[in-house]
Amino acid sequence: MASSPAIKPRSFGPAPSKQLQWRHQLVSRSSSGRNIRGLVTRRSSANENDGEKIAATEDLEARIAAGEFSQYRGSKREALVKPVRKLLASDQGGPGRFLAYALAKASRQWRRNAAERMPEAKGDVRIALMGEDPLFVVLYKLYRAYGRVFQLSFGPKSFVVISDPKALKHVLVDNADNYTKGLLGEILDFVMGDGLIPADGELWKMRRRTVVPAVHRKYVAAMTEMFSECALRGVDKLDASIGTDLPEKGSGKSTSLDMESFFSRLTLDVIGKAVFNYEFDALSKDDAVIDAVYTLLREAEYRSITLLPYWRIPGVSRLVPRQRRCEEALTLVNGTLNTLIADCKQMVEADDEKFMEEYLSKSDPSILRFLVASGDDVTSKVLRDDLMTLLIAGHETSAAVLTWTFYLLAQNPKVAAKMRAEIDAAMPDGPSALTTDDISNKLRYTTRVIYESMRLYPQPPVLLRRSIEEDMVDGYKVRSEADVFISVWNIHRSEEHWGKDVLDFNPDRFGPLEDPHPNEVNTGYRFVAFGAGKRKCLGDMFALYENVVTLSMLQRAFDFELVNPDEPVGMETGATIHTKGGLNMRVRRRKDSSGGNGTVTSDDDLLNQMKMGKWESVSEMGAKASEDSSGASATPTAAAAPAAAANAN
Ligand code: HEM
Repeated sequence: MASSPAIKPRSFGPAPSKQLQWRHQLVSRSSSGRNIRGLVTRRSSANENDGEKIAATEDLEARIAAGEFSQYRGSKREALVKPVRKLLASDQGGPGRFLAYALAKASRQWRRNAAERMPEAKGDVRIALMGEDPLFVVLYKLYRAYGRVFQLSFGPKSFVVISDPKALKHVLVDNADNYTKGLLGEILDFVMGDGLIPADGELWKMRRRTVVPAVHRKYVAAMTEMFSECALRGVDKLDASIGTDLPEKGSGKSTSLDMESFFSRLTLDVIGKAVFNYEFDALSKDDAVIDAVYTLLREAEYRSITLLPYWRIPGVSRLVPRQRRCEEALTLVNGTLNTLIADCKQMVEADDEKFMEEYLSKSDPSILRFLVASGDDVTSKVLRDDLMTLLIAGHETSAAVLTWTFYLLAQNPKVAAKMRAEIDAAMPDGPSALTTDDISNKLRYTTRVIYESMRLYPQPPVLLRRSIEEDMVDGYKVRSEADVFISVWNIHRSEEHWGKDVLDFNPDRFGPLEDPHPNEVNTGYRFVAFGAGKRKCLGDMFALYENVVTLSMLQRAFDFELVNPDEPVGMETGATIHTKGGLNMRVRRRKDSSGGNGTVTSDDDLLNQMKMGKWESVSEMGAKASEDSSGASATPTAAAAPAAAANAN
């Protein structure tokens, strides 16, 4: 039998840090240990004589507020010419008056030009970019110094970095026609070709019109059944890896494994079925096609962070082993897709089902079947490009969301307990199939957990665009063909937009549970986990339901805790945020199998009881919460973030 690679225990270095450590790490430390233009300041505490020094981020705030990091935004030329102009102006009735007038006019223009020049990040930027921190963390530090729109220059390259909801809306919605995917298209060209994510212009319009109808309401409902099946298979895998040799379930036996790798395989199984009805079965085995898919995913990420695109040099793919492997992987995956398309075409022709608007084949509800049955050109390369795009877009993103959600829950037992109570009530007899109605009605807090996780760890953390013509963004001039980084990470972690507790993991911040879930419009573009405007994610509901179902099933069956809770887990980036060495978690079967009514009493009571050793684990705590609250309101306490509610429109 094939080995089970996803659940092989492995050793892990880094493990997650506490929230405060994150705050400290993100705000106050540069990767290379060097200061980024004063981002790290050292201040002596009262007892400096004792050698105690603390990193004082408050000093930095004060220095930023004082404008220390902003470029001079007036016109230097104007300042130089001003005394001459004054002198000339005193020439009553003479030619000096005319010259003074001309200089005044020119000065106005220089002032205007200077005001439109955006702040520019200079100094140690290059060192910071080459350091250990992933790009989006460097951009966060620079944002704290240079503000919501700035230019990042190194060598001949320069980028505009946007970290502001209004500026984001301008680029993604109001003036979206002026922006292409730019760099992204260049990076992903080798694997996605003209697929929906990198495509632009008329081709994109045509493909979006073709593909969007495939992800209709009935399709998502049918997929939700499949999510349950895949998640149950995941539960079985974990259960088997824990072992059955102990007399009772929950008697303390556990397994430790890399949950990041587990989620990557589980979501590959899901997306294979959803997009082209293909059984990867990645949870149980490794095979050549799976390896090839991973080779391509890693190559896409590698290319997105490699500054010198050497693979564009003709002949390189034959000389560099990495590129040769990539070519071979591409040939294998494309061949597999071509076979799937051809098989699907045959089945559609043999099928006498009539195609209607919300067409759904019972035997094969995949997107491919929909597209072929709706008459899409099966010989076209764009169909294959789109399938590849959907495979990549829908796989890594969901895997990353699940990984970081489990990481955050492990650090926030109060939130985990509240969520557990709700999940237990929705599935009183243990993990069982969930429907879209269950998610909408019974798992609203769990859904908010996913949203809050996507706020803190947006996938991808940065969106890329390139301007076609010159534009004005937030009062600054953006030249034509400028590469623009829109940092969702910065917007989602901005104190200005989310309040002082911005780094806390608090699913209640989005307001009462019966309110609509957050989206770009009702948060004033502060929450843009699925993008915004015409290029917004078309798999948003699919992804949300997939994540809620998987999270609920696994949490219903097991307890998860970090193996090394005191070590930082570290982050790496490509298209999505990865941990540095995996998310190593210890997994135990839950002791309790009975459900509750989905409510909790006081978070603090439960936590105190846990601290006092009354409850051994989050699941016990959640079960207690359910018991205690029978008859109480079914809505967990909603301590909504005032900023969120106030800005909702
Ligand atoms: C939690 C999971 C997911 C997240 C966080 C996510 C996020 C995003 C974001 C932020 C964008 C906009 C990119 C931009 O503006 O540059 C996007 C686009 C896209 N997503 Fe998703 N996505 C997820 C899952 C999925 C799934 C499951 C599918 C397919 C089944 C999918 C298909 C796409 C496609 C095709 C686009 C390009 C749309 C276009 O340009 O017209 N995504 N996604």
